[in-house]
Amino acid sequence: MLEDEILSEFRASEALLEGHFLLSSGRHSAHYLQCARVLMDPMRASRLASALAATLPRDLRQQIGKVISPAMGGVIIGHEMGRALGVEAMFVERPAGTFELRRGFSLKEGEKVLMVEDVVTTGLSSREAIAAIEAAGGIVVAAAALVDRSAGAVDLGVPFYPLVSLSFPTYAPDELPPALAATQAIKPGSRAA
Ligand SMILES: O=P(O)(O)OC[C@H]1O[C@H](OP(=O)(O)OP(=O)(O)O)[C@H](O)[C@@H]1O
Ligand SMILES: O=C(O)c1cc(=O)[nH]c(=O)[nH]1
Ligand SMILES: [Mg+2]
Repeated sequence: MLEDEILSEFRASEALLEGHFLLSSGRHSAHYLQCARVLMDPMRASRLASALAATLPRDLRQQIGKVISPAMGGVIIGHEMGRALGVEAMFVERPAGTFELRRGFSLKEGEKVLMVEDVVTTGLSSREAIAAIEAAGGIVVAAAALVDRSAGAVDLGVPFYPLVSLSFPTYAPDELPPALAATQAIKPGSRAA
């Protein structure tokens, strides 16, 4: 799938929002990609997952035993990636603040895992999810995401395959540009403040 085709899928789902957003990392942005809107059409979700799976090198695809994604945002794209790769998909969640496998999900010691996110901004959630998977006995062989908002700047400690890379500026709370400082931020994600 070409980058233009991918971006038109995002535009068609009205997922590119402008305003003042408080991101999961605590940083602020005038842009937000609402991946839940992109993924609300099951056929679109399936098309994008197939395109993302196709970006992985063949020898990597063959190693992957499980897909694991961080809830909430990663759940739908993780499930679709499981379908595209022909493996089971599970998720980690953070009811007590730290990601963990629950719901009867488990890994065999040394099982090879692809960690799948919807969007990566600072990489904090991805690194936390990778740590939880490793604590459960898995080996994270690579990470994949629909969108890398860092435009290639982020280091997840494993090879990272985003479907699309975008550069949307983010700001620390004490360095907001005047247009953002004048408005109240909304916090769309589910990480506790
Ligand atoms: O790379 P980062 O700086 O960590 O930001 C990206 C993360 O933020 C969002 O999740 P969020 O914590 O908002 O919760 P959600 O998945 O429940 O929406 C998104 O789904 C990623 O997990
Ligand atoms: O960094 C985030 O929290 C974030 C950014 C974004 O564009 N979309 C999203 O779902 N989360
Ligand atoms: Mg998330």
